[in-house]
Amino acid sequence: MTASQPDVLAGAYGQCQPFRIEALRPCTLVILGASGDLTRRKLMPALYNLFELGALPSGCQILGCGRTALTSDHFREQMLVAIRQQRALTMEEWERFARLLAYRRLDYAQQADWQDLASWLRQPGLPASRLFYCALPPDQYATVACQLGAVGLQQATAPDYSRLIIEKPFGHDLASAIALDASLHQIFAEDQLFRIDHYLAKETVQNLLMLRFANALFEPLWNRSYIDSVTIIASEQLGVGQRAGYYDRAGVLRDMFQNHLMQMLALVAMEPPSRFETETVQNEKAKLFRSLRPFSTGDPAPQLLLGQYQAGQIDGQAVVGYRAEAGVAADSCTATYALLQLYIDNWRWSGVPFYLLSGKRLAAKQTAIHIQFKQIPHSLFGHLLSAPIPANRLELAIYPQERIALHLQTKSPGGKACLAPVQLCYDYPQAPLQARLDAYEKVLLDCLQGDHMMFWRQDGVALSWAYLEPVLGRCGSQPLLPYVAGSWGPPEAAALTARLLNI
Ligand SMILES: NC(=O)C1=CN([C@@H]2O[C@H](COP(=O)(O)OP(=O)(O)OC[C@H]3O[C@@H](n4cnc5c(N)ncnc54)[C@H](OP(=O)(O)O)[C@@H]3O)[C@@H](O)[C@H]2O)C=CC1
Ligand SMILES: O=C1O[C@H](COP(=O)(O)O)[C@@H](O)[C@H](O)[C@H]1O
Repeated sequence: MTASQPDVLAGAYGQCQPFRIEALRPCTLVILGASGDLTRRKLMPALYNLFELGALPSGCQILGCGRTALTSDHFREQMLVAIRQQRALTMEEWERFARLLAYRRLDYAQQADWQDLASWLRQPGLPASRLFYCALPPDQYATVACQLGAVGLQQATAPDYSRLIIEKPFGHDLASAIALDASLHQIFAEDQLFRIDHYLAKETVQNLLMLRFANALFEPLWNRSYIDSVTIIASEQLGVGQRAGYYDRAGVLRDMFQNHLMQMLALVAMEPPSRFETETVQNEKAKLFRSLRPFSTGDPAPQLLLGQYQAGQIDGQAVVGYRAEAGVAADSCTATYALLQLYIDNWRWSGVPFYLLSGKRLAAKQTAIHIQFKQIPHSLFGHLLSAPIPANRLELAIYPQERIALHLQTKSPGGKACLAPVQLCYDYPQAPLQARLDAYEKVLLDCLQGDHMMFWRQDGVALSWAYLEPVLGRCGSQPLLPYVAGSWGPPEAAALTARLLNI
């Protein structure tokens, strides 16, 4: 471990919570679905990076499992290829890590396979703390929990632990989310469950609470008196790729709104928690979700635009329309774009519109939160200038840049009254100046530490579904607006989008 590495884990500068590797118990990480895309592209590179940083407790083992018949050697070879697609490493570096890896075939429906797995995990010398990572289609989560329970692997004797990590989607609607949770809770207690939302592990998203509550500057303005609107955008250039089977059932509302956009909304709009602790933060998020004005009610009633991409061009390359994607029905009515306006019925936000926008095959990949302040109440320069003065805006950019930019007006040098827009900007330092953990590295580290702060709690999942169900009910009954791939969405949304995003 080099001198700078502990800093990367705790934070590179400023006042940081110390990272204490010695406080972590050695554990056996069992990846279920280890032959799949998530393991290859995200988990294994993240685990390797953590290992290299010295953030995996010594004695950790990583066991890949799946129905695919692979030897451990074959699995290691595949993982080496996967890691090398993302970073360079020497054979010597690799061999130190490869010693931690093994693979076992596991048919999820076969109890005998689980008995064998349990015996393997209980062999002397292997850590008794276990993390089970479901890198699997979600319809397998309940089976996995049930089988783990049947062979007693959900239990551990303190200070050892047994934890289950699951990936979104958490259900397809409110009823299935509740049913899934009930199945998981038959075997696991809430504190053993980790529901991942990788947006919560993004730096700028995590920074929201620090920015809002570690500065005296913003909070007095963070309300209906000074804020005109809030826009949360997660646009993508990508289409559905290989995931048509999943996406055509999910659509943009389930894929992005139910989870990532709702979490960003909660962090922007929630009340200050009394302490930076899991329960207090989760309680405030739940309160916020409960304050959402039910869709289609109230005055003004929330608005929704839905769209689906047609053939077009992305970066000069022709791309097919959604209905021509492999695996998508030729008459699919799945929305690949949505722009939702919502209101929060509480003292702070009464009357302030929040806009949530996400879509595939849009003009650019952009993830950001825009806080649009109100116009100044009176302009003393009105009679001197030809145009109104643009209002202030705080931009929290997550992708492609990670930055915080405050848009202001200042006098530009020269003539008497000469106003010019400027930005006070904080750009996140880039490696190597400040090496940083990526989202999956942080997620895995939090699971090792048993820290639930940046995961979903079940009440939040249910409240988010409860809010969204009437919105989902609109799919099929309101027009699905076509948009050209590579544009900013349906023409019907163009004027509003331009205003919201300042484009
Ligand atoms: N891929 C990504 O970038 C992301 C994925 N996720 C979530 O992570 C989870 C895993 O995703 P991903 O790796 O892409 O999924 P994959 O489709 O690649 O499936 C993972 C593995 O699961 C096993 N599997 C597939 N179908 C079944 C089935 N019907 N029954 C039992 N096992 C099955 C297969 O392994 P085998 O045949 O060897 O058993 C497969 O290799 C999903 O919940 C997904 O929503 C979340 C965010 C990003
Ligand atoms: O969860 C998902 O997120 C990705 C976008 O994630 P990002 O980190 O690249 O912004 C999205 O492409 C995918 O459809 C969705 O399932």
